[in-house]
Amino acid sequence: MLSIKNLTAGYEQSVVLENVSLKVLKGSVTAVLGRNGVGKTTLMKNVIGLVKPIDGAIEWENEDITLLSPEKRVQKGIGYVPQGREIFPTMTVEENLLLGFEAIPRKVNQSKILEEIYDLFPVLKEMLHRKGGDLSGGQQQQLAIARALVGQPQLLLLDEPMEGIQPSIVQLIREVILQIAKEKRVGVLLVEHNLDLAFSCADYFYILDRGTVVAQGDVAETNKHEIQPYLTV
Ligand SMILES: Nc1ncnc2c1ncn2[C@@H]1O[C@H](COP(=O)(O)OP(=O)(O)OP(=O)(O)O)[C@@H](O)[C@H]1O
Repeated sequence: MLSIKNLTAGYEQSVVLENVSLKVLKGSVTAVLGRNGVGKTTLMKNVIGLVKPIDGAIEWENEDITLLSPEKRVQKGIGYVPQGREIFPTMTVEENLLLGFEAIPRKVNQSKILEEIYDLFPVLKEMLHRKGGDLSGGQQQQLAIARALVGQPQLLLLDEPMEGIQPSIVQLIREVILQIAKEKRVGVLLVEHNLDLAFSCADYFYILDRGTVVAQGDVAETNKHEIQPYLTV
């Protein structure tokens, strides 16, 4: 389980998150919602270690990881897909995927893992030798998620993975998220500003506003209309 405890975080002089507490259970999808600029990406960067907290703690599997480097966190089973699909554009699809294995300190059956990835994202198998930068936006997003999955994460951080993508690929990514959570028992922390999309795959949600958690609950027990005002600009 991921447990964020009373996290206060930000940049230089600006505090973006204040006293945020949040949990992500294995086998479930937890969505973080909020208007533009409320600090969703900052939260993700704190979990993966790209930004260090001002106060509070981040625990993963009962271990305090607050001060660990991003590399160490990845080795401990945390995968991160940043906003904007940061794949390597001049490397091929295959080379991008193989980089994902560097996250795993132990020896693994690479071809078995890759076959599983191709089952999830068949288009990547067809495009193995194409340069990442020559893929469409939706294909690049699939590659970014696939590369994180190659590292066999137990916790997957997805920052707006469905942003600016055509509906059929959105549907595919949604199904992959559900599959890895429900079948592989991975914990998924999903940043998503679209309430309908978030609720179509999440079990639990948190809404951030002005740096704090203003609402949270079980998706199955929540009326979307009641929380929409927190998200309307
Ligand atoms: N590297 C940085 N240095 C200084 N301020 C930053 C930095 N990155 C983000 N911020 C500021 O922190 C605040 C929160 O940004 P963040 O990207 O976490 O929000 P967000 O909720 O993910 O937004 P969006 O929905 O638009 O992606 C914003 O005011 C932003 O300008």
